[in-house]
Amino acid sequence: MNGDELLRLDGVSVQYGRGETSVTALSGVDLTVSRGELVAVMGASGSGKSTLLTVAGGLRQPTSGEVVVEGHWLSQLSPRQVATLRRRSLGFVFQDFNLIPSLTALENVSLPLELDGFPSRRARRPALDALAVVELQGKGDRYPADLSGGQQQRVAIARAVVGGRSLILADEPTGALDSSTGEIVLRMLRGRVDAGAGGILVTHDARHAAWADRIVFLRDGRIVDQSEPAPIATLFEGADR
Ligand SMILES: Nc1ncnc2c1ncn2[C@@H]1O[C@H](COP(=O)(O)OP(=O)(O)OP(=O)(O)O)[C@@H](O)[C@H]1O
Repeated sequence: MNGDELLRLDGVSVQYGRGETSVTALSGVDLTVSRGELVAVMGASGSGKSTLLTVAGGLRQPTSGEVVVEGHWLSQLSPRQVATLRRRSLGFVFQDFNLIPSLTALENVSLPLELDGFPSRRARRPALDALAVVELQGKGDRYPADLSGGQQQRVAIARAVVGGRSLILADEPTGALDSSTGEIVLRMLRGRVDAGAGGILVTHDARHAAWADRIVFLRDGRIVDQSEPAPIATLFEGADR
């Protein structure tokens, strides 16, 4: 493993169910994500994108193959150790933000640290720092309902990276946002990756994938192509025609 590698999938296959009704959602997927790298995953509905994220995040064990997160082989850890690694190393960002409505923005961002045993007064400083990074300083006492969709997603990004967690797994993070708000959220995600995190960005939108260093295309659970994105300017020129 190289020292900058955050995630490696080696020959990962996932099958749902057994027998005649079983579905092969992923088949022999190899993928690495290093520090400073954002990898976009594209593919038609049902091609296995969400399954790839759940396996990468240790939420589901592959049927075969290995998942290695920051040098830890998940197959060799107990469920409890996987849960600890997930809390300390991984952050998830979902299409529908998944913030807890009864907690303020600051409390939402603090939560992963508190779940990891930090007393709330010690979680406060890193949570404030994480909110500042997504340019939401001063909004920590707002509840999700008092924030715009884009602001809520920025809170979710702060929650994903709070306390130095380094691998961001984002499933259609711009799916519920208008395009200019979506671009702001992606700029923030890109900024976190440039600051030393790594990330997977599942998206249907080629313009959003252009924020990534690499685009991986899934079809029927297999990686069928990898490319570098076209420069963002080219995509916008195309859209104007
Ligand atoms: N819990 C499950 N049980 C059975 N089959 C499943 C389950 N989850 C997903 N699948 C199947 O696995 C395949 C891959 O699904 P997955 O949700 O990973 O694709 P996706 O590319 O994320 O799709 P979408 O873009 O619609 O979210 C599909 O055929 C889907 O029907």
